[in-house]
Amino acid sequence: MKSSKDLLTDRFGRTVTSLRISLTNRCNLDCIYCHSEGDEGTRNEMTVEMIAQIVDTASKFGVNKVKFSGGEPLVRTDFEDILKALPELKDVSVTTNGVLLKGRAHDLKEAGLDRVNVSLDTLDPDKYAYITHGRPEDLYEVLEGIKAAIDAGLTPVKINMVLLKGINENEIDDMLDFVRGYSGDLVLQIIQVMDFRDGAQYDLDAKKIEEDLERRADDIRMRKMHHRKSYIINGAEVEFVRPIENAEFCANCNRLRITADGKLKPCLLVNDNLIDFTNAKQEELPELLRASIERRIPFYTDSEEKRIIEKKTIIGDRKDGS
Ligand SMILES: Nc1nc2c(ncn2[C@@H]2O[C@H](COP(=O)(O)OP(=O)(O)OP(=O)(O)O)[C@@H](O)[C@H]2O)c(=O)[nH]1
Ligand code: SF4
Ligand code: SF4
Repeated sequence: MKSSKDLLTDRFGRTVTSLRISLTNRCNLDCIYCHSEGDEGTRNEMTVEMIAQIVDTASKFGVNKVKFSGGEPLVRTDFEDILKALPELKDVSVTTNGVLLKGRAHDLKEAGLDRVNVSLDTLDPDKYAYITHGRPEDLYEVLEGIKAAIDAGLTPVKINMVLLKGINENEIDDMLDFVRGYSGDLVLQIIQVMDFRDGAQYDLDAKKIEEDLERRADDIRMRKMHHRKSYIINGAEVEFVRPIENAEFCANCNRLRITADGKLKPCLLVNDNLIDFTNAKQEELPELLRASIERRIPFYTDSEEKRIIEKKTIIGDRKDGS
């Protein structure tokens, strides 16, 4: 058990146990709601060594989970090398659009990946093309990718469905059926759309939709991270990610972000408090991690007046990101 001085705890009592690492801002799709992990879209990308060093350092302070994201992380052909360079961790996962997953799933598992989240907002090829600006046929690649991930043991595979008014809000039951069809290997994750790119115009009453699911649930679980709830509905599991104006979500935020070009980023929605570690020596990394933890502030708090950071700091209207 680590003592408190060996943990990355911020002044709001939130201990960081997870790193969310963007590997690239490049992407092979162009989704209407892409939030680019709130990053400014540089083309610079960390090397395998830089990623391994920062994870290694963080792991000595109790970080035991890493989530890789993008852009689209699988456009990096050295992703397997990155995985192989990591220290021992409890959970290593990736969030991908799934288009390139089929041919990589087994190698990724062998390189040390534990599980995968795949973006899939709809089962309708034309709607898929509308949302992603990809080809309708890309949907079939994603479905094949999901099967390959299950086959490789990258389970549970989470299916990320961003709820979009007028597009897929009536598809929740179809998605639940889809998940049920893979008896326990899939979890549906419903995500409230955020105010990035065209996101605002597809916003809907996510709270009400979550309450409907709650009413239908046979069982309800709550995760430590963000206090997210998941609902078991007739054998299918559905987790709900509702970050907007949700103080409880931020009060239980235990992840630190790292941008593709090597900056520590305390919050998805804030961009003026980043710390660049690209030129740091390994022995300087603990201090930089601590400095970044000092800058962590819950974005949403209990009352509107108490909100510490104004919404105008949200970076919007950009492409590339997961
Ligand atoms: N505001 C905010 N949104 C988040 C945060 N973490 C995840 N999200 C949202 O949830 C979406 C899905 O997250 P994923 O990348 O699949 O990962 P996850 O579900 O958070 O992580 P696991 O459950 O561990 O797989 C993201 O694209 C964001 O929109 C967070 O810390 N803050
Ligand atoms: S918006 Fe809240 S939950 Fe998301 S990263 Fe910022 S503090 Fe964490
Ligand atoms: S990174 Fe952005 S454009 Fe690419 S798949 Fe994810 S949401 Fe879509």
